[in-house]
Amino acid sequence: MDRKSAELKRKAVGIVGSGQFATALALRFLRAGYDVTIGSRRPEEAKIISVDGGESVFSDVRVTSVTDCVKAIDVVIVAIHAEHFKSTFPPEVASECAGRILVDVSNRNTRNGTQTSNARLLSTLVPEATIVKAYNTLSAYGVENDSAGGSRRVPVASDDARARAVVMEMTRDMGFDPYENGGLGSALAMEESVLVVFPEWKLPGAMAVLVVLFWVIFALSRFYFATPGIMRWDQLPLKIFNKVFGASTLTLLSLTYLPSTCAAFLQVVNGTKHKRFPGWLDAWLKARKQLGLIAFGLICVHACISTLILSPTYMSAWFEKSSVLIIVPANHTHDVPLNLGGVWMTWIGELSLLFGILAVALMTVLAVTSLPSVTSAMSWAEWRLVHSQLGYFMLTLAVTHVYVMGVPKWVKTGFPLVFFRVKFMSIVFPTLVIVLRLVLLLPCLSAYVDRIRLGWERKRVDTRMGVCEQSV
Ligand SMILES: NC(=O)C1=CN([C@@H]2O[C@H](COP(=O)(O)OP(=O)(O)OC[C@H]3O[C@@H](n4cnc5c(N)ncnc54)[C@H](OP(=O)(O)O)[C@@H]3O)[C@@H](O)[C@H]2O)C=CC1
Ligand SMILES: [Cu+2]
Repeated sequence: MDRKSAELKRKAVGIVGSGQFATALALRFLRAGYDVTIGSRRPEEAKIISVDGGESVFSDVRVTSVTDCVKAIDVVIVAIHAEHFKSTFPPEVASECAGRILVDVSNRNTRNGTQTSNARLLSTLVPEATIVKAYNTLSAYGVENDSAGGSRRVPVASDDARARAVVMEMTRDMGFDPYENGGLGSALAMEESVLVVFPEWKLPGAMAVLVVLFWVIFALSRFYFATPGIMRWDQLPLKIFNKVFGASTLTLLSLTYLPSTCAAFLQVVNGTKHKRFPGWLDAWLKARKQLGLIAFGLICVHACISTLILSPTYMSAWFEKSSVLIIVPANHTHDVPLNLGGVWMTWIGELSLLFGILAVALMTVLAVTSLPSVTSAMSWAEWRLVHSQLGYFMLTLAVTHVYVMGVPKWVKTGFPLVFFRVKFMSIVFPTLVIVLRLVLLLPCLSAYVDRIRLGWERKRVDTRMGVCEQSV
């Protein structure tokens, strides 16, 4: 076979099934210049598509029986549900698949706890074919429309490296971004990956809900039980909940920065970085980005509400007291014009606001730099500088914002009543986190941590479980 005809053969693809996904893939391959052959149970009935995507006849696609399709084409995409594998590939059809590459695109409806992937099931039914798992992470809509949502990255798994390479090239031809995803053993994880949504948000989401719930309960009990009578229920939606948003932000920010400090202390205690962190710390470290982003969302709400209610009525402590003495002459019957003028903010209000605004500005920088496109444009040193040093600086600014407005009141309130104040309680945990970080910065300790991070070990660890690569 000369090179030209080999090339032409390579540009052919078969698709078993004529359903939604098969049609989308056929259209995409047609646009990429492939000869497409569809293998259907009832070729005469199959709805046909043309390369311009119109509702026209099957002019550009050849439709045959499944057997003819696998006989004629080297690479065949199996676009049917796994439940129909058995009826579609009986032994007489399976034997025709010898030496062919079959691409399994199927997904499952539920996580039924099975240990066998659809791809493995197909390989047992068609043992003489090479099975590749791919495209199951795409959607028919996304394949047809470039503007549709969803990642364009496509994992490709197979025990045969050559088959993997062939399918990766076809994927690139379609305009997607394929990547090697190992052997067919990865198929199970690929099938499960589409059944769970936002798995990395589960833990941080649960932590955020608990934190907000805690502050709601604390704020309500403080106003309802500890100092009954001072709260007006009318002010619940903005004034009281704004305290909840502020306090929750501080707690979540502390939870974002604490695990790296914990990890550093653990490395000091262990005297090595070559020991795996316990599972809970590992999960917590991985949740930092999401925790930080949730905190960013809450601080935006807090900033909006604060701007709206910024007035002497709501924030009396932030504004100068103004009093006007009105002397009304006896028998005075007409209106007395009063020019009360504006009320100036006190230095406490101005300074506290300044720290708050600076903290929000820095948090915005941190949130933007956590976007994958921005992160990939940064060096490791730059990322570390922003998310560690700048992050702690931002936490300090946020805490100072509360200290400045709170200290005068706390001094007046005194112990133990100050423990019932939302603002006071909201800075206890963040202050502790900052202090712990400062302890790590002590010259003796930071030099010790640096040595450990360079690979030094207090005593050699014999039973290495593996190296912890987490950035701390
Ligand atoms: N739709 C999507 O967005 C995505 C789908 N997938 C996977 O692609 C595969 C196909 O999905 P989809 O196209 O949506 O499904 P459809 O139901 O639209 O199409 C399935 C096709 O399977 C064929 N088939 C073979 N045997 C049977 C049978 N016994 N009963 C019914 N149909 C049969 C039919 O084609 P014919 O009549 O020509 O034989 C039918 O058109 C599935 O495994 C799915 O998990 C993966 C990613 C995304
Ligand atoms: Cu605030």
